[in-house]
Amino acid sequence: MSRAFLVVMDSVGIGGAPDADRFFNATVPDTGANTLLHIAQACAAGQAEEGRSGPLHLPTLDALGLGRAVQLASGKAPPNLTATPTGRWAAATEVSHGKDTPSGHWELAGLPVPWDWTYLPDTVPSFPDDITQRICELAGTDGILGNCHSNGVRVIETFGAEHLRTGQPICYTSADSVLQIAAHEEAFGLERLLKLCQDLAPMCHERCIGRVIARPFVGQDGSFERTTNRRDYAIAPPEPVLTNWVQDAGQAVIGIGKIGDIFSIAGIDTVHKGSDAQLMGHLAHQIDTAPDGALIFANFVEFDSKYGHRRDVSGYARALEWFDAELSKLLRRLKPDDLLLITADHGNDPTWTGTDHTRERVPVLMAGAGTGEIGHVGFVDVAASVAKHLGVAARGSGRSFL
Ligand SMILES: O=P(O)(O)O[C@H]1O[C@H](CO)[C@@H](O)[C@H]1O
Ligand SMILES: [Mn+2]
Ligand SMILES: [Mn+2]
Repeated sequence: MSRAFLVVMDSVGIGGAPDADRFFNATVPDTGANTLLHIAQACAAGQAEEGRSGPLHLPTLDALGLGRAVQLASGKAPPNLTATPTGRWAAATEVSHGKDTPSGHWELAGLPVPWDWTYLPDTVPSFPDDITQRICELAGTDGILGNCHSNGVRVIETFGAEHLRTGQPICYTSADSVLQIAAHEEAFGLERLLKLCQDLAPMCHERCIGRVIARPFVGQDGSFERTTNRRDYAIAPPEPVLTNWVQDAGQAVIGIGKIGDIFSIAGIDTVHKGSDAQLMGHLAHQIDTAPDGALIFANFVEFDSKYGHRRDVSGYARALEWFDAELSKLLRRLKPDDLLLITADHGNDPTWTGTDHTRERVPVLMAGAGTGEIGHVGFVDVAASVAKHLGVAARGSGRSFL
């Protein structure tokens, strides 16, 4: 028996999606978006110098095949990622009609999303009246603030003071199929915000709005800050996925980060949460202690939430370099039969226009699976491969590349 560590670097895309022209940031198509390539190019050009400097330094990921995966996905060579890999790598293409986190994760777990998500219009108000009324009922307020498309930092800067004055929750959406509610952890109350989002979720899910997301924040006007107590209330996958396959076989399934939320806890025994730095500690602990046959499924969200959406190239490069250094320590702790598979769920090119995700292929980088290029695969093939490694029967259309 052996263990599988499936690690999603949220939004670390590698370009080349064949359907990128059908996805947009505002009115600009995602054609040519390439998160990793463009960060590497900005670093090489000396344009990503805040808190770091010089060419992008990712020796561990590159040794697993990252530079080659970018070339395979997009036909472009990323500067300074030129290693001859000792790991095994592929480039994965998504088919679901969404470039969001649940679509990417469900498909990686073997289930392409079988419906079209509902997106809320970029108008003010953005929400249908009955949803707004339901939020008011649940929150016990006369109204809501926002009711628009926004990014989450701007929305609390704009409405935070009014929120403190009126007690009304700040409600907003984005190009994703989400309804997000921001509220002050102390003034409004964290538990109250979580309950509001949880109780609102069924109404949204019925309409194929994928997630209601609680976005708690703290601080004063001018210095509001979001906390790590974010919670996503997502539609449950409509069919069993990798986590269920493994759990049904009697093997342990451990989630790290927002994996529990993304799968609405389906097939997951326990979840460990926190900042990405804390998640790295949880992952290291699982490498040391997880039982034979376990699936450890981790999501590192800060590439996306802190840097991709904020179009912060230096910050994204710093996060990648931090992750790479930590990864080198993890690799030394793996046991001989372990599989570590690193991938991503979509792109979020910080050099691109807008503030939304970008449609891209993603890397598949493996330690414990030999050496060499696999070629192009589908997201669903990741689930089939992890299942095969764990000796569990895969369902659905994926084919193992191991
Ligand atoms: O701008 P913030 O609040 O970070 O929102 C981002 O996070 C949401 C969920 O991942 C996305 O839909 C995007 O809008
Ligand atoms: Mn994501
Ligand atoms: Mn995101």
